Amino acid sequence: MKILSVEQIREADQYTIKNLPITSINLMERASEEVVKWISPYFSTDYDIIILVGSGNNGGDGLAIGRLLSKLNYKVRILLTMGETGSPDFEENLKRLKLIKTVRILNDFDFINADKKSIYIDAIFGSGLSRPIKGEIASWIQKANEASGTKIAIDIPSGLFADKPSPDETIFISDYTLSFQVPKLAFMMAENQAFIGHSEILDIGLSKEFINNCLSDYSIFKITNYHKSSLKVASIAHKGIRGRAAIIAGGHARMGAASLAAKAALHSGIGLISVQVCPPCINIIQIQIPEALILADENEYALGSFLDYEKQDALVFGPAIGFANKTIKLLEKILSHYKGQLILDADAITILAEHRELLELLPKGTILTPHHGEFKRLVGKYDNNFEALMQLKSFCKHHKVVMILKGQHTAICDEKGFVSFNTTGNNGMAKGGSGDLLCGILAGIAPRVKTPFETAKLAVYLHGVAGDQSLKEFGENYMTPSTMISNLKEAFKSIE
Ligand SMILES: NC(=O)C1=CN([C@@H]2O[C@H](COP(=O)(O)OP(=O)(O)OC[C@H]3O[C@@H](n4cnc5c(N)ncnc54)[C@H](OP(=O)(O)O)[C@@H]3O)[C@@H](O)[C@H]2O)[C@@H](O)CC1
Ligand SMILES: [K+]
Repeated sequence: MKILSVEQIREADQYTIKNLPITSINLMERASEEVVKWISPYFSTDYDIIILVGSGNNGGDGLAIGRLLSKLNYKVRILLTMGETGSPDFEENLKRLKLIKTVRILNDFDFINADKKSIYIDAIFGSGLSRPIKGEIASWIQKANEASGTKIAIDIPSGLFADKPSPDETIFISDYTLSFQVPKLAFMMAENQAFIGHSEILDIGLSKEFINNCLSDYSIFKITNYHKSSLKVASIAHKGIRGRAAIIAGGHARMGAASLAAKAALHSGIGLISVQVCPPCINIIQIQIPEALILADENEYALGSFLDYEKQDALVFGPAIGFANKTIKLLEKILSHYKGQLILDADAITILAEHRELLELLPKGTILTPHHGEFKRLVGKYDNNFEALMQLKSFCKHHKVVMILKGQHTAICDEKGFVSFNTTGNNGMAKGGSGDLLCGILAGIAPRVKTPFETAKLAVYLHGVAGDQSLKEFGENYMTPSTMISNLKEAFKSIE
């Protein structure tokens, strides 16, 4: 699903009105009907509805929503935060609303004494927000934020800019955001989640043709037939068809990362998994993962031997591998000579950040999987996720790599700067070992999916589905990366 800018949404609006048989006021009516269709099954008419309206088209939506809810017998009050003069569609809807005598139109509202079973609907500002909110409107929003009751924002919470960082000032805090047609970039930013709550995208019938033709660097990942079919293999499969991968991770007393990654690769369908191991740790891997082949390193404590990786379709390098000189040299050799799908995680990223000459050796299409801390080591500080996004795009374009920037909505960027956001997963996944699992899934599917960007998007998606299933089955506290490995079963089944 594409994410469009405010400018593109405005153009889609204009195109729709010009080319489809619908007027601007009827488009507003349709949007408001969709909102009411969403609200009415969830909330009975016992709820009091208080709608805060501005004077633009977001306010116009608020007025139409009020009229439609009152027709369904909800008790509706409208608070005009910016008076009675506004956009043409706002004024038309105010006229229509005034014909309904049961709706009270107010210029003031006592939030403190309001019924607790209230729903506050924020229709003050939508995509037309042009500056931080100040003065009386800000104080209405603050009072609504402090009031008890359910909060619903129309299109976007007032005070939040749709496609740029929002100032640390007044923003409506929603439980639900009901947004029109396409998600906004602001919805993908971790710092905005507390204001957005749960978001729903309502189809209001803007021209699909126009939206399909819009160019956007941003989208939300959805499984396609391509992903499903890429994981299928010929009916008489031998292990070579599913591919081979090797895990180069851990070291003496740090074999957990290698073990988790190898298990995840096995449960993601790899044909043959190998693990590079220091001699004292060979038994650990052999006992834990009987399916794994051992690539014996010559070194006792830190991995450092450059072995024959020619047959490996994918190599994971980095989790818990440490920073010994021989390990850094091994990474350098792998960057210079390995031709398959390289996946770099954790310590490998820190090594790259500290030995920047190695960045120039990164093979095209390498997949890097940093969390924000590791990413900052690579690109320097940033203050918000919009800045992180710009850094991400420029890093991937410059080095021609695919990066998975892990976070609440993990961002996956390709070599050209296209960013796909993932929406599966949950807080319970933020535990040590979760990243090792992702590396294993990447290695497990890379030989079949073939392109690094599609591999990265699909692996992150599956990792999140396994996490969501673990949350359901075990709860946020009990779930671990190991339970998530068992839940890969449901993740893969869900896309069969
Ligand atoms: N896209 C679609 O297809 C559809 C869109 N629809 C709806 O339209 C909404 C967009 O409407 P919109 O463009 O009228 O903008 P909106 O946010 O209502 O307000 C703009 C007004 O507020 C003012 N203003 C701004 N910031 C301010 C501030 N801090 N403090 C004070 N004033 C401020 C601003 O003034 P100005 O910046 O011009 O000085 C202007 O007067 C969209 O979110 C959706 O809900 C639906 O109806 C269906 C179809
Ligand atoms: K709003």
